[in-house]
Amino acid sequence: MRLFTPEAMREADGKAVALGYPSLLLMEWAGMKAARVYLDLFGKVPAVVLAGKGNNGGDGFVLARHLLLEGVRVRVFAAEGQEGDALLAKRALLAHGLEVRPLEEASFGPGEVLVDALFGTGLKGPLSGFYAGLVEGMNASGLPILALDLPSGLPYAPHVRATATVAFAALKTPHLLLREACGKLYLAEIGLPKPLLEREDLPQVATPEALRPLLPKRPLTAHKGSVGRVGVLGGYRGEGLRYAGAPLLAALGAYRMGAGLVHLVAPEGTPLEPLEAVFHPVSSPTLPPLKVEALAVGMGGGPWGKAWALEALKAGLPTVLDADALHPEVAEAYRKAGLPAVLTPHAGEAGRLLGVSPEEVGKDPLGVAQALAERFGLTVVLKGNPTVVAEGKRLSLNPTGNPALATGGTGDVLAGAIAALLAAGLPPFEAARLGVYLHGLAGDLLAEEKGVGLLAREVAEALPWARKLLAEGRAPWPFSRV
Ligand SMILES: NC(=O)C1=CN([C@@H]2O[C@H](COP(=O)(O)OP(=O)(O)OC[C@H]3O[C@@H](n4cnc5c(N)ncnc54)[C@H](OP(=O)(O)O)[C@@H]3O)[C@@H](O)[C@H]2O)[C@@H](O)CC1
Ligand SMILES: Nc1ncnc2c1ncn2[C@@H]1O[C@H](COP(=O)(O)OP(=O)(O)O)[C@@H](O)[C@H]1O
Ligand SMILES: [K+]
Repeated sequence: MRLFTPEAMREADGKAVALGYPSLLLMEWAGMKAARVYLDLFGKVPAVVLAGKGNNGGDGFVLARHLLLEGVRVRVFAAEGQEGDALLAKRALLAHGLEVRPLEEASFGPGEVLVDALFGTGLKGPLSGFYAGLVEGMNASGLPILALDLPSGLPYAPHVRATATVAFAALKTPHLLLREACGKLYLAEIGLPKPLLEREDLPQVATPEALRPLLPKRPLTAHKGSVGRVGVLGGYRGEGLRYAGAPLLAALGAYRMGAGLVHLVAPEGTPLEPLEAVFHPVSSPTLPPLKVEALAVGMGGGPWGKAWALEALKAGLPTVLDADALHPEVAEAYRKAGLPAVLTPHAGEAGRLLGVSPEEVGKDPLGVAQALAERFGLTVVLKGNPTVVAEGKRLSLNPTGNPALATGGTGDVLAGAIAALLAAGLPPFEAARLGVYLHGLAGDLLAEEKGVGLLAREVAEALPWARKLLAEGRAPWPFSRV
């Protein structure tokens, strides 16, 4: 599945029309599907539809007509000046005898639901004046808001903070990058011819359907030496063992993702955990001979981080570089060596690699992930919400994961999990996408059961559960399709 920009969406729309597909049909389906979502969420609670003068407003008129037909009390306030399909949709609504009042007279109160049909993909620049005030009033009302296509005002401020959003035809960039404003996300199929949605040049959204075939097979004759062995190199023996747990969590992540054997190379004195690992205590960051197919390096490495990574380079194996191994010199050395490496920075580490602030990274995660991938010629996992995976020109956004994962050590678990998939033979981009997806899904399954307060080790322990659901075709979609 591809992630559309508003421009790409308009192009698809235009191509459908050029093929002879009536655009009014798209609008009719959009409004009708949104009305269905409204009825599912709010039943017969009275609706106040706020419609702009463009096609987003047109969708609002269609929704109003369908709600009316279902016996819902509807009040409609609309901007002046509709043309084309939006005007036809307004006339169809008026034919049902409903009054459409000027937007300036908009009023709403307790016991009503707001439908935001003000602006969609046609918004140019931030809202100001009357519209900024209207959007702020809608948010301040505390009433539930159903946004059509996009919460109005996105990607700028102010914008509507929706209870739920129905995206039409495809997900657009703000749906994933500014997800908080969207509330519960629905994706409505509106009849756009399928080939128009297949755009290889756009970023991918990682879906269960696309990831399931990547799951490494486990034949009956499998043994612990045949399904992928991982070496974990991390920790630091300086002023005590401050992050001694980090490499242990990576080892746990690797085992829980299905590694056959995990070798743990860590400073002397590191606790012997998990019991299942093969231990190699060292007095300095060195690489003992290991029979493994992939490495995870840098977790808890502190000042040893760089040395760990440069030692690991000697093995010539697919490698996950995490945490304290993430330095420009290290990434450059891996690029030169032509090794398949996966960098797993969070915003702070990505900023360090590129020489920009974490705030800059947060403003453009897609651009930063791509810039890192191009600069170092490696695979990049830029962690956050959403996590972005980049390699060359390829970009993939991960839809799983939630704020309950914002707790120490979950990134270490992820590094080990990706290394296990590399060791099982997946190429770096695929290992990264699948690892990130399952790690996020594990967090989602746990958050649904327990809420906030997860431990990183529990996320590791939920990886087999996530993997099983995906393998059986039962992984839930992170948003509903209508
Ligand atoms: N994709 C699809 O397949 C389908 C898409 N559909 C729907 O169409 C929607 C896109 O419709 P759209 O192109 O008419 O634009 P829309 O979002 O209604 O807004 C345009 C209006 O906003 C105005 N305006 C702009 N910026 C402004 C600002 N800062 N402050 C104030 N005003 C501003 C602008 O005014 P202008 O600049 O032209 O004077 C214009 O009047 C899309 O999101 C989806 O809901 C469906 O119907 C089915 C098929
Ligand atoms: N708000 C959030 N939404 C989704 N995922 C999150 C969120 N916060 C953190 N995560 C995930 O949790 C992990 C945290 O990694 P990281 O910051 O490296 O932690 P640590 O260094 O403690 O292991 C990443 O996989 C990240 O994507
Ligand atoms: K809208």
